[in-house]
Amino acid sequence: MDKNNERECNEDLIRERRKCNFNIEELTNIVDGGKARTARRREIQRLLINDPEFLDEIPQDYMSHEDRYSNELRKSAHLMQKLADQESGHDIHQDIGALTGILKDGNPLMVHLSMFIPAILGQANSEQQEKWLGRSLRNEIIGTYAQTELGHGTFVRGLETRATYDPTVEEFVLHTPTITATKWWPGGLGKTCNYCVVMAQLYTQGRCYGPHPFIVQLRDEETHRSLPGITLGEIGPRLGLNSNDNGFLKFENHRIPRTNMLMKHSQVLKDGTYVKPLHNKLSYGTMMLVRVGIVGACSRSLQYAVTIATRYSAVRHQSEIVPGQPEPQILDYQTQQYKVIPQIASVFALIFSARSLSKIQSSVTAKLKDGNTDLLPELHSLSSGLKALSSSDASWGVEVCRLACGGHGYLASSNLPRTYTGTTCAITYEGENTVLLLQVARYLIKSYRSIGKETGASSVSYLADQTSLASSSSSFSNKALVQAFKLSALSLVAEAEARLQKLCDMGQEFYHAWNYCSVLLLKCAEAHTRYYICEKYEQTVDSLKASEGVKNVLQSLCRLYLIYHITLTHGDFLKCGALTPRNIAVLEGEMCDLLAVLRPQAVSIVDAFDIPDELLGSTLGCWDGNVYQRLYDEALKSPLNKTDVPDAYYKYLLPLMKSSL
Ligand SMILES: CCCCC/C=C\C/C=C\C/C=C\C/C=C\C/C=C\CCCCC(=O)SCCNC(=O)CCNC(=O)[C@H](O)C(C)(C)COP(=O)(O)OP(=O)(O)OC[C@H]1O[C@@H](n2cnc3c(N)ncnc32)[C@H](O)[C@@H]1OP(=O)(O)O
Ligand SMILES: Cc1cc2nc3c(=O)[nH]c(=O)nc-3n(C[C@H](O)[C@H](O)[C@H](O)COP(=O)(O)OP(=O)(O)OC[C@H]3O[C@@H](n4cnc5c(N)ncnc54)[C@H](O)[C@@H]3O)c2cc1C
Repeated sequence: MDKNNERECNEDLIRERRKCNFNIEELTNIVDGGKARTARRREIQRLLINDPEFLDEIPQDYMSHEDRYSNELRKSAHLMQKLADQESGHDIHQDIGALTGILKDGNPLMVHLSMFIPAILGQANSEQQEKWLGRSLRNEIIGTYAQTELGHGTFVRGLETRATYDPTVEEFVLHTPTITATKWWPGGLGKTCNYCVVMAQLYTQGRCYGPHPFIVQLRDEETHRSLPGITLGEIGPRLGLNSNDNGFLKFENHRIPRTNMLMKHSQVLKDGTYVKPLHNKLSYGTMMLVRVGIVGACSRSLQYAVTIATRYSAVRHQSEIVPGQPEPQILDYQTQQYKVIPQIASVFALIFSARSLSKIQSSVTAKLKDGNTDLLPELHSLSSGLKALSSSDASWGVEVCRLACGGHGYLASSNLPRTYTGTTCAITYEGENTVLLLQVARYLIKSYRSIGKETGASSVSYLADQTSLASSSSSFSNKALVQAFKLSALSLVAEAEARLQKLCDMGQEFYHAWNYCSVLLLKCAEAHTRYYICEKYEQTVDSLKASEGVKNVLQSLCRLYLIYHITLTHGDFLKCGALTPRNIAVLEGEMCDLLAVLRPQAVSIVDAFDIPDELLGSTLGCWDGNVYQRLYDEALKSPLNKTDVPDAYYKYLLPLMKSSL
């Protein structure tokens, strides 16, 4: 599609684009993280879009379960080959966003890339990396990350799979003692992978040392048949991601060499002596890494959904605002703006906090190399909180975008249902959100109780700022609003701590008191993480060196985000005195003004996300706004439309209709 050729474009969209008052390319660079990144993303996307191998012969929704898997595996393999062939080399971690949309419904190699390789990088010592890293990067072996079991996903310490060391032959014996110990869920495990990283309880010298990672060959490298002592299969259809082969795995006293335990952090020596790690949660490192990645992935899902919903809202006309006048664009309804525009604001919130989290992760990783684990708990808390809020915000945002598109949003061809199922899974995987938020709460209560002790953790230093509890502000700058978020979080933490203490003083054990307060604790974790996101948003926009137009748009979006979230949880702001009822009423009014200010820029802002039609894959969100023709053309692809009268009519309907004659 030639974006300069207005003649092919829907007239509403032409008019919308003419209202643009900022430099779209500049905003695109901010979204990508710099001009070079934009160029790199476009180069990769061009490479993919122009390749006919990525086309589906028929829409995936009409394929059988086997064909969906096979078709996606074909494209995934081609993608890996293509990226590996590039002369300039590649860094999938940096480029992973460019691939969004090319593989449509969960691909069988995703966990190989996003967890198996990172597990080798983060958990294997240098000799082990030498043995397995190159082979996995060259796709000579394909792996997954097998942790979750039928009986335990959340509670990693409760895993049942055993790895028992036998010093006589220097081997571990992997065993699945019960049905509930069956590994269940790992992506690509069913049919694709021939290796995997297994998390199993380590037993040596008669003691259990908890869950540790082991690399295990599952299938013969020549025949791809599963090895003796190993039972493998696929777990069946899911809400979404059905082109992946999420699998199950059982071990029957399967032996692996001692050196297959990933030994970067802890070791089992030849005689069975256990050498403990610097920090006993380092074996959870792969999960933490992926949680950081998920924040960025969620921002991309939301970019897709909001691009579709905004363009469609500009093209779609319905009902009337002024009686008797032509039907307006649905984007002119304030309620529609309230659905769509806060989601645009949310995209930037997620982008900026993902970047900030990535920086913290890099510095913690660098410190870890020097043996310093001091900031690991803070990274665990931040990555848990941001993974939880980004996945729940994005899932809700995508669903709101679907609702904003009315009936057509329910069609598969809008690409909103698949975007939703591909986002909501992130609420559950890589640590179920409630559970992760309770980890954040645990860290908050602990930090609150150790006020005065220097920990170096900056994200919770505000908990020591007791004076702010009394200082409600009368100013309404963005900074002042961020202060209100801080006050709300601080006051919730103080309330939860006091409630916990009171229950303990009344004789309850701490863990019972914890469970009894856990709804409030969840609120603390959400408020703390929201404060973090708001603070990063405000700081990033404030310090941005950008043209006036771009800066204005981002300032308005940031302000909208702050006010939107205040209004959603206004009770907490009132309760702690950070804001008064009058303040809230004023802010609610301002939110409507902001919607009106941003309304004319909405299409141009989503244009700045720069998602090619081929990747957006949506009849409703296409660049040219030719929505109705596309909907019609897609409907014609239904196999039911191959014949006027389907066979099922003769088999079932005709006998029914004639039965009473
Ligand atoms: C070519 C190169 C390729 C490179 C590619 C590179 C990178 C890719 C990167 C990203 C990919 C990008 C995007 C990804 C997008 C999509 C992802 C695709 C696929 C994902 C598929 C999903 C896979 C999975 O789901 S795997 C299974 C995940 N499972 C879980 O997450 C389980 C959740 N449970 C837990 O984590 C734990 O059980 C727990 C809830 C944390 C509790 O643990 P427990 O041991 O019981 O601890 P306890 O509560 O008692 O606390 C004790 C103490 O420990 C602290 N703690 C806990 N965890 C950590 C940690 N990780 N680090 C530090 N500290 C930790 C805790 O706070 C307590 O501290 P204290 O006592 O209070 O002081
Ligand atoms: C699409 C998808 C892909 C996946 N891919 C992989 C993979 O590649 N590898 C892998 O190993 N796993 C994978 N998983 C598994 C995933 O990591 C787990 O499903 C997830 O960690 C949640 O664990 P669970 O299913 O045991 O849920 P449960 O823990 O049983 O959760 C059920 C409910 O119990 C609540 N609950 C549990 N514990 C607590 C608590 N302590 N306090 C309060 N409430 C609690 C939860 O909040 C939730 O409401 C995948 C899952 C999905 C859906």
